[in-house]
Amino acid sequence: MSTKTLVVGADHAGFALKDTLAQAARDAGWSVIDCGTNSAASVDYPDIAHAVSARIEGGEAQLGLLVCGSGIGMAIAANRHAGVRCAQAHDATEARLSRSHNNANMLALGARITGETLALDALRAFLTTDYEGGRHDLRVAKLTPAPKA
Ligand SMILES: O=C(CO)[C@H](O)[C@H](O)[C@H](O)COP(=O)(O)O
Repeated sequence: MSTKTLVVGADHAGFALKDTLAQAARDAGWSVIDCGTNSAASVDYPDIAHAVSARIEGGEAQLGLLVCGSGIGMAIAANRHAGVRCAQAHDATEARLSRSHNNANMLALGARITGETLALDALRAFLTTDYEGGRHDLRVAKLTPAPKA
């Protein structure tokens, strides 16, 4: 099996959890591209979300992970990208369903909301769950940018 690549990114509120999750992904055999940030120095989460999303759209990585304080802003920013389906999740069930039903290619977590154990479970579910296709295909195909009014 070819090595699969996960691209990760976080703002200052999420970088510590991002680093923990990135190492768990490496331990599970994933190659990891880290778009930072890597310190508590304040940064703007959209910058990170756009950098991570560009690597998904560019085909450099199959899946992405974003971590900020709540996960909300990262998900909003990432979903501005046509090639990204970013799911904000709080546990393994949400992460698993985002892959199986929504074919999500990016996971957003909130370091100030979700503890490390739940975050690790969510990432592992995200990385190990395949998209089901079937009845979901038509729905996922409709997840395109809405036409301008
Ligand atoms: O997604 C966010 C905001 O929608 C994140 O929670 C950011 O990490 C948060 O806004 C950062 O807040 P701070 O007070 O500047 O640390």
